[in-house]
Amino acid sequence: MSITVPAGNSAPGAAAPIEVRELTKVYKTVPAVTDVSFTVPRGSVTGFLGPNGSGKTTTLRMILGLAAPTSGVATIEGVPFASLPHPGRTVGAVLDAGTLHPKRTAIDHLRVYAPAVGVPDHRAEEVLELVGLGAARRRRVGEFSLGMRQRLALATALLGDPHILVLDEPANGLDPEGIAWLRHFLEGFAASGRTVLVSSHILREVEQMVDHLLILSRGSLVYQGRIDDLRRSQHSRLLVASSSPPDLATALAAHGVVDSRSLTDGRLAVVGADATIVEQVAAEAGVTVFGIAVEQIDLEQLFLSMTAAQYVAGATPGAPGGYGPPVPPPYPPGYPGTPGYPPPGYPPPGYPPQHGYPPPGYPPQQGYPPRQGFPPHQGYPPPGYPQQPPTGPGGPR
Ligand SMILES: Nc1ncnc2c1ncn2[C@@H]1O[C@H](COP(=O)(O)OP(=O)(O)OP(=O)(O)O)[C@@H](O)[C@H]1O
Repeated sequence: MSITVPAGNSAPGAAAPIEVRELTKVYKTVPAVTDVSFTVPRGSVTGFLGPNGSGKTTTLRMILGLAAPTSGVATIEGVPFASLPHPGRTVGAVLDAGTLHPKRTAIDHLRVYAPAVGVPDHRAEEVLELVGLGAARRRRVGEFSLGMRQRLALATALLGDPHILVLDEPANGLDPEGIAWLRHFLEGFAASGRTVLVSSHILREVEQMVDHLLILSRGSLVYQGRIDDLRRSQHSRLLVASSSPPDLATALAAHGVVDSRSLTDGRLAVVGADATIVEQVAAEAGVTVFGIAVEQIDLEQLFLSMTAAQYVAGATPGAPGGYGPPVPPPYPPGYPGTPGYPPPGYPPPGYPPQHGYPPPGYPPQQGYPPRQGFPPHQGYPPPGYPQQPPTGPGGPR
């Protein structure tokens, strides 16, 4: 089902609705957006995805002429926002639904904006109906739920009957019914040949409403394309129980299968090889395979994997083992000096060498664990540490 949105201003020319070329924004020393280029296809609902702080809002602000790029260019219909002859009739934007005046009624709010956009007062009534707020037209905005505020902000963006909508986190705080309503609305909007760019930090929130995706991680674009193509690229991974996950990982790497790492349950997660290859490589390496399970990953996992670099040293909350940068495991209980340490599969292959782990000479214990570079959030130091004796030069004192 889609909501019928009256056809608005017709889109001119062949220029892309939104185009961004080598866009970079640095706030003093903070790089917010780095060399980002993309095109939003006409008639699409394009999702602009990325974790908090990945640079979505900064990019949208540059597109809308609210922030100056450090370098690069953003255009709407082929020209920078500031050069649009009728900006309000070309692009409607919602950047922050929280800035509505609480004492104003919904209709008054829209009537304040109507002259600025250059539309008559009765347009305010029309857009309220369009977003399903007709019955609440005389209510004060301060009494509105978050969902109602989001709708009113959308109504404001629609005043000029634009053919491009730019929405920053419009699904934020919406209940499932509100999200479904927004999806139907945007489907109807795009079905009339118009274009939507909608940001979110939660893929599931917008997965059903977008046909194209732009994915940002740490200010850089990591995916641009159709969501269907991303779905098709989904692959499975193998969870391999074996007598020696590290040896198997090393042997697999020697065969070009580089994406493998140990899970906390001792199994090795392998991407990019089928079970026959794994068994063959294991046999050649003298590793006994106890069992192989196939695990399908979904779009959400893929998204987490692509954006894992957003988080420090790959410590991605909720990211599945085997995808994205290796997630450092906590130190094993009882370390150091525990018989049988390190346990099988520890440390995992690919454990970030940038942390200085394992240190030169490991094993044995000389110089291990390193004195610095192990943030406490990785479960280090373990309980009772550092009351234990030093472990050697470079170890904790
Ligand atoms: N005005 C500013 N001054 C300094 N740094 C800023 C400013 N605006 C954003 N940043 C920084 O730029 C980076 C990107 O922020 P931005 O708000 O664009 O990300 P986002 O993906 O929209 O995140 P969120 O979903 O949390 O809004 C962050 O590190 C942020 O702290």
